Amino acid sequence: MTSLESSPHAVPGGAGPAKQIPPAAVARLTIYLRALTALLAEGVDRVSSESLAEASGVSPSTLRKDLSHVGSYGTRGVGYDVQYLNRHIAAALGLTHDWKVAIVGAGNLGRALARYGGFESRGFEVVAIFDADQMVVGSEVGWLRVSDAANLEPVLQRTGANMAVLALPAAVAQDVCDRVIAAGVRSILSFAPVVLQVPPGVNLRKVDMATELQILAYHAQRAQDPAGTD
Ligand SMILES: NC(=O)c1ccc[n+]([C@@H]2O[C@H](COP(=O)([O-])OP(=O)(O)OC[C@H]3O[C@@H](n4cnc5c(N)ncnc54)[C@H](O)[C@@H]3O)[C@@H](O)[C@H]2O)c1
Repeated sequence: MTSLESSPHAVPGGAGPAKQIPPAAVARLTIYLRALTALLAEGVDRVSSESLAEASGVSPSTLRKDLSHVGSYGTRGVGYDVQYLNRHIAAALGLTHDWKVAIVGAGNLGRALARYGGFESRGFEVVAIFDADQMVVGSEVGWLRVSDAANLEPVLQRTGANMAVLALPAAVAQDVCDRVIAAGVRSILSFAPVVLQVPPGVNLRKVDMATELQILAYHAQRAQDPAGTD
């Protein structure tokens, strides 16, 4: 099984084997990208490592170390060229590709994700949404119409989807995951509360808000009772 959690990110391009970026740095690079995109929108041309680090909630030394993975160094006293760095990080993260996202499961979560307008501006186009419930198939979600999950394979191929989001009940997630992979999709984000198996060459990421809340609860409890006297 492979996943982005366990395998470092490969920087595309260049001669020889792709350079690997540690997973934690990949996660922070997406944060720098968001900060740089905001600066671009404000018309800012240059940014110091201190300002970019502050806007991203990291220390300047972490920022400089992370940026060294994408081979990009600022000029002392001049800072970083915002547009250049934005493009450079996007390329290293593979975000200059055309990512076409299919959402499987048009329930509460799938519909909310399909309606969210923020993906497009970050390079992700939602091209299809599926459901197995015939009461839901054919209904409108934003500008999309819900496709029948029975037609998963042909619709994935027709729309050119190369990423899938699973917003399904746990019981059906593995079966749908296998079908999505058999249809040629290699990048999967799952919200289903179940461990999924994928073959080598497929990147799987899992979002688990309940786990994140439990971690937050643990830290909140520690902050209230640092000595652990409960
Ligand atoms: N990870 C998280 O943070 C998080 C947060 C919320 C929900 N979830 C999980 O996400 C999933 C979706 O949540 P929800 O609230 O949208 O549930 P929901 O019941 O509203 O929607 C699930 C949808 O999947 C459809 N479905 C069932 N089998 C299918 C199949 N084989 N093919 C296609 N569609 C199928 C159902 O008809 C339904 O419309 C659940 O597993 C839930 O536990 C995860």
